[in-house]
Amino acid sequence: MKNLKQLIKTASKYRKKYFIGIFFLLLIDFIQLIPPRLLGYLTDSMQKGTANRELLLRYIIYTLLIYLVMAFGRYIWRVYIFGTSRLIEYDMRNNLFKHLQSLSLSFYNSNKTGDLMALATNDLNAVRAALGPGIIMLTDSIVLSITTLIIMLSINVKLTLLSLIPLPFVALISTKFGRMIHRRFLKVQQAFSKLTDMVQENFSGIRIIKSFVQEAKEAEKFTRENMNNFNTNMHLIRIWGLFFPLIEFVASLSFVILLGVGGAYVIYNKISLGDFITFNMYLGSLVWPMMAVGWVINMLQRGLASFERIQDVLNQKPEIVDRYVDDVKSLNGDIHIQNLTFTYPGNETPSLKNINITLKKGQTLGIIGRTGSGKSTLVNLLVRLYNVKDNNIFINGHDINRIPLKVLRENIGLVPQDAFLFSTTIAENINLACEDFDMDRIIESAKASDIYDNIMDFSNKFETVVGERGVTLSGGQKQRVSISRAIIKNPDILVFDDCLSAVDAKTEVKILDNLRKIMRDRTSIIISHRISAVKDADLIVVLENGEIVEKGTHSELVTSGGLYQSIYEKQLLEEKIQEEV
Ligand SMILES: Nc1ncnc2c1ncn2[C@@H]1O[C@H](COP(=O)(O)OP(=O)(O)OP(=O)(O)O)[C@@H](O)[C@H]1O
Repeated sequence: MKNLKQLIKTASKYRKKYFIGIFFLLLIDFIQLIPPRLLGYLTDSMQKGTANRELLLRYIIYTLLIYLVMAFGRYIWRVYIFGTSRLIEYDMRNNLFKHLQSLSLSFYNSNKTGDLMALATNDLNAVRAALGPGIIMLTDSIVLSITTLIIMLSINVKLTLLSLIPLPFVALISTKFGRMIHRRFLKVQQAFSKLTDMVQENFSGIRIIKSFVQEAKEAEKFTRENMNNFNTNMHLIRIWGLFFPLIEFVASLSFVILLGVGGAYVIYNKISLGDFITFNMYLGSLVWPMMAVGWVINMLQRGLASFERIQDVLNQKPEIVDRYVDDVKSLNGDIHIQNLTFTYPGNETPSLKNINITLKKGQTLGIIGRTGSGKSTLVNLLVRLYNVKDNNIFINGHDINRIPLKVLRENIGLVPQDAFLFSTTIAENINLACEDFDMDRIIESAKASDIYDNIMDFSNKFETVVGERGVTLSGGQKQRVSISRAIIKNPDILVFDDCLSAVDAKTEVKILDNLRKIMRDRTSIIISHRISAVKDADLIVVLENGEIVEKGTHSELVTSGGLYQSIYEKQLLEEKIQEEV
């Protein structure tokens, strides 16, 4: 009920447009009652012998004019009602997208992308159908059936009641079949989306498929899914195929009754021939509203259910918001983490335990640790991708929960582990977070992250489009573009989350050396699996199972006999072996 009210509220924003549309719809409904009456009168005049050429011509002109007005009116209500439902769909889609953008990462972790896409496609379509064709059918079937019935009753009550006997069955069949058709239609949609998902995954994983010689197996899997798609379509076609002939048959029983009873009435002069013809035409126009009853009920139910699903998402509050903020404009760069323990929402064991780190502005922190030890988690918390408790992380003396989210994220340049590039030009990818487009700055940051020469080798240079329709960048190139994107923002704090894993150790060190000029006045955090990347840091922490197990400088840790030393010795050995090879 609450959702129905909300749906009406959403639609009422455009009530003027709806009003115009429904006004014309009603007007046409009334006007379309005239031609059968005219034909009846004409038939009677012909039978009585009072019809002449002028009368015929007058009736032809009237009929023509009526159909012309009807065509115009139908155009108007189509534009206004269908157009308004599209406008509401447009508004809702914008709101939904904006809202989804505001929701936190944990929401995306617990909702599948496919489900969210379905909200923006299938569910929104169902709401639009309810607010467009649904409203039309509802108005049409109520008004048309009442007015037609009144006129038919005014001609002959008994004939009306007798010939209407089969029509409730039309409404019943259309309601029952409507539900069945909808269920089968959903299955068709599911089968088709399974098929497209499979093709999409297959295309993006084509390298794996080829290298593991899986083409034949994939084709076989595809044939199975394709067959499933065909079968579900056939299932639907069969019921569709049955639906219309059945409705037509049941509706035709009304005409049979009319033919028998009405025909007899004409023979015994209870009604005129003209009335008989008029009656016939009205009966024809009653079949459609009866059929529409079932559809309309289904359409409105579906629309409301979809609207509820959309509202559920719209009612979700972003978890990470500015609750109480200090007046902070920039971050300067001191970082103090104290007694930080963090558990991901839904997890039982903490991913970080009792972390304590202090960094002064301009210092560099190196974080080393095995996979899954909590390195990314730590830096993700610095930009509040997840909520941390108060008094755990301070930047510049402010609890990060008191720093405006925008200031926090704008002033920390985080280069994530997976370098994601958008399907646009390299320049726009680098410039992502900047308001204006300054080519000199883009070039400067590309040079600093050692990607400039690679970009100049592409024929379109910085205008090269990356992604599906453009050039495929290597893993290492993508990572360096991603670094450029972070440093162009001139952030107070730079965080490199194992973002050079795709280049070899030497190149990683070379790129980090290049970046040192930029890092000089900034606080930096470097996460890496390689000791060579962090050895010059002012402070190195070693994480193991979410805990800091060692802390110090390279020279202190390398002789401490702990995990750091063993990783260092292993990597030294690997380097030696590589050099000898
Ligand atoms: N979004 C998440 N939801 C729940 N648990 C998570 C999430 N992300 C990471 N974890 C868990 O937290 C722990 C630490 O993961 P994290 O990604 O921080 O490790 P890492 O040291 O960065 O690993 P790697 O070197 O492989 O990137 C792991 O046990 C992981 O399964």
